[in-house]
Amino acid sequence: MTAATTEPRVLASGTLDGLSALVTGAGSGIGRAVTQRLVQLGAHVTGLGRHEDSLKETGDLLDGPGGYDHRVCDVRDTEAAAAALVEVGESRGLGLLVNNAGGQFFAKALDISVNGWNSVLDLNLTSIFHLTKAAHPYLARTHGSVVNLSLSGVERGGMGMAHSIAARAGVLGLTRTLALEWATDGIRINCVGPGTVLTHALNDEASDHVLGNLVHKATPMQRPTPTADVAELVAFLASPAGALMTGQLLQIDGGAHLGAGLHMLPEAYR
Ligand SMILES: CCCCCCCCC/C=C/C(=O)SCCNC(=O)CCNC(=O)[C@H](O)C(C)(C)COP(=O)(O)OP(=O)(O)OC[C@H]1O[C@@H](n2cnc3c(N)ncnc32)[C@H](O)[C@@H]1OP(=O)(O)O
Ligand SMILES: NC(=O)C1=CN([C@@H]2O[C@H](COP(=O)(O)OP(=O)(O)OC[C@H]3O[C@@H](n4cnc5c(N)ncnc54)[C@H](OP(=O)(O)O)[C@@H]3O)[C@@H](O)[C@H]2O)C=CC1
Repeated sequence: MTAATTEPRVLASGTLDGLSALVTGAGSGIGRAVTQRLVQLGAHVTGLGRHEDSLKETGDLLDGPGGYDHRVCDVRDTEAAAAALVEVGESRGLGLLVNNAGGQFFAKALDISVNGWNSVLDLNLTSIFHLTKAAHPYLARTHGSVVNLSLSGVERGGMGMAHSIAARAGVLGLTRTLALEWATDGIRINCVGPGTVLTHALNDEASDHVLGNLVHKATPMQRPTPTADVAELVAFLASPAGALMTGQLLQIDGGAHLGAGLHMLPEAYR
């Protein structure tokens, strides 16, 4: 078996025993894979999302010693999301918040309306600020951590994603600032930036042509990022091995952040 196909599971079973985690967007894609891995490693995960059926399906697919429950909630409703988090924090404590819910539509900047801009900023930046702030007292008690799902190339820019890149750059600034402000509270906060992850959501948003070019031309290693690789990295950051990791952006992208990026696909984004 080559390194390219080896299962990325390197953390020992029991690594996250007793950890209470909240994962937003746990009903599909990366959020589901993160939930599965955390539960395998012994954590209890509360999954948040807007659709009960997909959150339930995540629960049905779990296989591990940890536990799982879910709350239906739109993270853009910042009061409802904070209330769900407080409920978790009060009932079982909180050692990990994974801000994974996110996304955007692909459009050139000139075609993004005020409403379109606001909807993407609300989802990918504002909701994260409020939920993370609500988590502070619980994370301070457990010396816990936050992982924010970001994007490969967030420090560079990306065609067709002005709103999303701006929001994620904001999250990176927030991450680095909270890493400083909360360090003495024992709370760590990091960003994980995947490259192209072939989830259903991305397949729906991008054409086959764009997807093929993202993987084969914009990614030096010419491989998509498996959800399991992202999940292992999130689990590592939550584990004792990540105890001194804070304020980081870890791009797990086959080198995509070093490459030419989306501007090589003008036919798709202009
Ligand atoms: C280098 C390689 C490294 C690799 C780099 C990595 C490459 C892949 C990067 C990322 C991959 C992923 O994120 S994959 C995950 C993808 N999943 C998604 O993106 C799905 C999530 N998307 C959404 O949920 C929605 O699109 C979301 C953004 C939140 C908006 O939801 P809302 O319910 O608020 O949306 P609506 O009410 O329908 O619309 C709000 C406004 O947005 C406008 N709007 C909606 N779609 C629009 C469109 N296509 N073009 C213009 N405008 C649009 C509408 O017209 C409205 O504006 P008005 O008309 O003015 O009212
Ligand atoms: N796929 C990719 O190539 C990449 C993805 N990313 C980022 O990783 C994260 C996960 O992506 P991916 O798994 O592909 O996407 P998915 O669309 O599969 O997952 C997003 C999840 O978030 C939930 N969600 C969306 N909006 C809201 C909301 N307003 N409130 C609560 N939950 C919400 C969705 O569930 P529901 O609809 O039920 O609410 C869904 O389960 C996103 O932030 C994405 O932008 C980053 C780099 C690359």
